[in-house]
Amino acid sequence: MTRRIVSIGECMIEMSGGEDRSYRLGYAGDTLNSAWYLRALLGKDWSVDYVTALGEDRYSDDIRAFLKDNGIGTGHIKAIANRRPGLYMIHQEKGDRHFTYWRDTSAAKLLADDKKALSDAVEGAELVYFSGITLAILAPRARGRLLGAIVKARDNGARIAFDTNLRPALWSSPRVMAGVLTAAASLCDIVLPTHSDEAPLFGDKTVDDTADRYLELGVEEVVVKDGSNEALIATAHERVRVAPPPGAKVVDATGAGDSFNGAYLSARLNGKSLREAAEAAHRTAGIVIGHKGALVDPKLVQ
Ligand SMILES: O=C(O)C(=O)C[C@H](O)[C@H](O)COP(=O)(O)O
Repeated sequence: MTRRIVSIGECMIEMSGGEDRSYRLGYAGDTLNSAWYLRALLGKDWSVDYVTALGEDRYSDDIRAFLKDNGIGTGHIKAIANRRPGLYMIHQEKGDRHFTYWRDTSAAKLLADDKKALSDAVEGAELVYFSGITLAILAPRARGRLLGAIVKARDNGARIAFDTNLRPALWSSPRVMAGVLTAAASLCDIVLPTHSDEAPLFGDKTVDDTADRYLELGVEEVVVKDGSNEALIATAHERVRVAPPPGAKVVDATGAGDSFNGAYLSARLNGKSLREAAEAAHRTAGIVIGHKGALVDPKLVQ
């Protein structure tokens, strides 16, 4: 029987490159990026579905075709007339990637407007994945509907994985961001935060502080990413620290965290240990940052 993963969020048009003002068009978004690497790394006994909302324009059609061509399920993607996908541009500065967004009126903001459609979308999933960006783009009532569907999926046996993925620009205030993300994390089994993003908001001094904050909420497995430093994987019984392999060449760090998550979760679903999963995750992220844009050819990471 096919085992099912559902990832929920926003896929945007991505413009990467930008040298000489020429750009490469791609499609990406944190939850799609993780779904992409889950799809690349898991066998055919798994189905990976992406849940979002798109428009009826040529780029929305192309995104659907792109996902289908790459084995990602599109059956639960809502089509919304008169809305289009959001867009973001990547630029490099001080060794890191920065994003500029045009997404205020994107179709994906309406992805949680239909309660029944949401609960149908997550039905039978073994793993449901979403992020702080998924929550950030939704209106407060839609956020409530999404979290309601997540709780129901969990009650029905799904494991829930969540990357807090802080994007202050998408939230009305740091206080709201901190409150919503903490509440959402408390509903999850696996939380995958990034220490350097969390530290200024929550006052974490170390990766252990970040892990402890989520463990205290009742999260079973906390995967703290820390850029080129060791990642910390923490449970109530175990703490594992795993450094990335040396010598990675950074062309564009976009998608490092998302690909880490996808590879980590696929390894865990395949029964690997915390350490093995983190090693696989670093390996995948190390390949992704050697390329422009968030998504690399699946063959490169297999
Ligand atoms: O910012 C957003 O809303 C996006 O979804 C755009 C990007 O594709 C991911 O954010 C990349 O994520 P990193 O793995 O943190 O580099």
